[in-house]
Amino acid sequence: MLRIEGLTRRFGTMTAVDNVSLEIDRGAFIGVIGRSGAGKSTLLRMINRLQDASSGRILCEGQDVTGLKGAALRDWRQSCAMIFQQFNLVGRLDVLTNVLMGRLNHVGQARSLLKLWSAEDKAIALSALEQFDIAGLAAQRAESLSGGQQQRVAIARALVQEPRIILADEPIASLDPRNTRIVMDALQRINRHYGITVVCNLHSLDLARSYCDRLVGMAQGRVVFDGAPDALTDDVARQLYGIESGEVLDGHTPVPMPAPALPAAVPA
Ligand SMILES: Nc1ncnc2c1ncn2[C@@H]1O[C@H](COP(=O)(O)OP(=O)(O)OP(=O)(O)O)[C@@H](O)[C@H]1O
Repeated sequence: MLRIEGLTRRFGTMTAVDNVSLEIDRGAFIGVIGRSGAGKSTLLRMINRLQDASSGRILCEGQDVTGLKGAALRDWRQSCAMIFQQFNLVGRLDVLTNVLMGRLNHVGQARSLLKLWSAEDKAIALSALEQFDIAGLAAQRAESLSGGQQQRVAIARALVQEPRIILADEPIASLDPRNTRIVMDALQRINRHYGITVVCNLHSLDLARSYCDRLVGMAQGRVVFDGAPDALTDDVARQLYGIESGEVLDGHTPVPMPAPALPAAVPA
């Protein structure tokens, strides 16, 4: 589905992502792991085109997305939704409107600025909130929610974009263990129920092993491991994390709960 070829990003003399090549299958749940500064965020931001590559290519089903501009670039960004550590909601707006922002590319800016959301768009947004058990918060200002609730709103917003890929950049970094599990379960549900490909940067190795079906380990901008979670031995993890490995290998992380059955999918 997604083919990354020799992707490199330099900042001055520093190479943040160094000649990365990956093939990402449709429906995969991939964890990108590695110590701080390994290049994980830069890789995700290049896929979404929030950052341009210095060299290399990203191909999605044959289309070169590296050079997209204008409407084609907007379409690409809609089809690969980003989820950020700090949620990136508009705090003074209510939850429902934040989720509706994910429909922007579907309804056009003029209508959205005038808040002329159709009943269908509202139903889609509410249905997405329901799936993450936060429909009751629809009228509340986003800034009044807890971190875990805000991240679920951000995931609902990503879902109503109807993306093919979700790129989650340390989505649980600022959450407590309970909310970590809830948010990771929400991503897992999106992956399993809708078949949306998830690429998720994670610092916690335990979480990555629990939720992902493939791990990509990065160090100094390069891919140094690419395989099934079982194949990542503690020895490899120690090489990957260096002095951080004690913290990463010994840290307690909650075990995921089985995902419950879901209601009907959000209409396309
Ligand atoms: N806009 C930028 N300008 C200059 N250097 C940057 C920029 N963005 C990232 N870097 C550098 O690129 C390297 C990789 O950063 P990146 O944020 O991709 O790593 P990361 O693995 O996501 O780390 P973390 O987990 O701490 O976010 C780091 O050395 C960082 O300082």
